[in-house]
Amino acid sequence: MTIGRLNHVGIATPSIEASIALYRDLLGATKIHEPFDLPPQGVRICFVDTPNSQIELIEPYGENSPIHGFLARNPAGGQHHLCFEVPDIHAAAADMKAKGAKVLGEPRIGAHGTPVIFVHPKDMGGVLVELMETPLGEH
Ligand SMILES: CC[C@@H](C(=O)O)C(=O)SCCNC(=O)CCNC(=O)[C@H](O)C(C)(C)COP(=O)(O)OP(=O)(O)OC[C@H]1O[C@@H](n2cnc3c(N)ncnc32)[C@H](O)[C@@H]1OP(=O)(O)O
Ligand SMILES: [Co+2]
Repeated sequence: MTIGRLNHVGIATPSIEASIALYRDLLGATKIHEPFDLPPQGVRICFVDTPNSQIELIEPYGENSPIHGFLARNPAGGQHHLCFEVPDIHAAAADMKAKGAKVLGEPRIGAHGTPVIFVHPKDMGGVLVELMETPLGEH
């Protein structure tokens, strides 16, 4: 597997609305997408475009959201994960496992409608890494 484009930086927040105001009013973000819920993944999402990538604001959705723990440790929110593009998610998952990294669960449909996996932060120097299947040439 070869690391691909940085698709987005995931930012956990207790309030997507409050975070939108920061990126819009403090940083001058001009393209802020409509927030939407992703119940199977336990998150509410809002993408903020930057010229070469996106910020993915994520708020917990439901009792079992995987980000409750993070927000309990970081009540104001913070940098949560990095997402890189890969051409084939199954090949990427197999490669990660072959190299001894812990892949969290099976590939599942992410916020861009393509399958994603997560590699445990313990195997990536303290950084939660998401890999997202992106057909070559598509962004
Ligand atoms: C589906 C939408 C998708 C997209 O398409 O873009 C998304 O991005 S949704 C994003 C939210 N979903 C996920 O993050 C799914 C994968 N994450 C998980 O399964 C869990 O968050 C976790 C990584 C297993 C952590 O679980 P948690 O309960 O918060 O903590 P633990 O106690 O298990 O933590 C163990 C260890 O890891 C450290 N940790 C936890 N989260 C992070 C993080 N985001 N970045 C860095 N380190 C993290 C935590 O501090 C613990 O460290 P120690 O205390 O040193 O053991
Ligand atoms: Co993400």
